[in-house]
Amino acid sequence: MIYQGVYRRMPSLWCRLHSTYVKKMRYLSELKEDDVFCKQAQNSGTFYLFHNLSPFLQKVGSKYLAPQISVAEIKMALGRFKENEKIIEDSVLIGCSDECMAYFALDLGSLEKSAIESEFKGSFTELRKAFFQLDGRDAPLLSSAQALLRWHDTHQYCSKTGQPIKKNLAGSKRVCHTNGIIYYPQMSPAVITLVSDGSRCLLARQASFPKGMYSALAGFCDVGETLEETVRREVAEEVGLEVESLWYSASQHWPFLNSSLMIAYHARVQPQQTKININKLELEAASWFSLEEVVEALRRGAKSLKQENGNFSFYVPPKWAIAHQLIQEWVKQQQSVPV
Ligand SMILES: NC(=O)C1=CN([C@@H]2O[C@H](COP(=O)(O)OP(=O)(O)OC[C@H]3O[C@@H](n4cnc5c(N)ncnc54)[C@H](O)[C@@H]3O)[C@@H](O)[C@H]2O)C=CC1
Ligand SMILES: [Mg+2]
Repeated sequence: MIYQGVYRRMPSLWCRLHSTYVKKMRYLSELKEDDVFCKQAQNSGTFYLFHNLSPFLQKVGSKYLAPQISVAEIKMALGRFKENEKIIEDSVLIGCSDECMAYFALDLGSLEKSAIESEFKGSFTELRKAFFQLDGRDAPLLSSAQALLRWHDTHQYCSKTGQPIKKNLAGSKRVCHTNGIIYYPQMSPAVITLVSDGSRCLLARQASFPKGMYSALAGFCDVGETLEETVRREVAEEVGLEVESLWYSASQHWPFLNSSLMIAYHARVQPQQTKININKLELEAASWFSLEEVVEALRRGAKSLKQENGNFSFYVPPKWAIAHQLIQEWVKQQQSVPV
């Protein structure tokens, strides 16, 4: 790597030569490759704390904030709890500031939860509960931090030799020193598809969703499939429809239940082939919704109101979820179609 080490020898020259984004990406890449450099970064970096995978948060009004805690504060607290400072090396690198101050995530699950909560004045909150009230920058950061911490927690041994595998300092891989096998953190690719027949869109719910919430169709990729094949198969499996055309929208890391990469598509079915046939093993309900109904659901937010006919009105996933973005895009696209 041509830039290897230049950052450390001539930081000011290096910073003048590169945009902030390029500088940050190269800095992070170097930290992943070099344990000594990463150790230095740990000694001047800031930390997001977790306890058994629940992030440490402070509630401000209706919002949750994830405070960054300095290494000095963590060392002081560890001293008070009589815990070895070496635990800091279990942290994982999750990003850096524009000034190249590294961010790490550290799980303090071995310490007493309430003691850390009163030390740092906040609480460890289940990510699923807090996710949608998090600040715009914190949500993706905590989502990837939790996924990385979970992966390290569940991948402690080599699946070939059964020997313990060792994390590099940044946490970007684990290595079996008996046979040199390198393990990289995994995530499962999954597609999410908003199906339309040209004037309506199809939303569905699983029994496990909160009452009243409907979303786009989602499903994991099978080995060997292209993303387009997954979209077609999932739509056929879950609602018995054949996709005529599809186009890519965007992607998102999704931490629940395990780490997934959600790849989002819009799809069209033929207007004369819209009869839904639900796979009851996967879905509780699925229906076509008009533009007016979807616009009203977006406006209402996360509330399911009882209507005059006794049925409950539906709502859609909150704005951080890529399903929400697909639905917003569909609405915009419908509203721009001349009538
Ligand atoms: N970000 C968003 O807006 C949304 C995200 N999602 C996420 O999409 C993902 C996929 O949706 P589902 O309908 O549950 O998938 P799915 O339709 O493929 O069904 C889940 C089943 O697939 C099997 N499966 C195959 N490969 C798997 C893997 N790598 N990991 C786990 N299970 C696997 C399991 O039997 C599991 O019960 C879920 O993680 C869900 O949380 C779902 C809706 C909205
Ligand atoms: Mg599904």
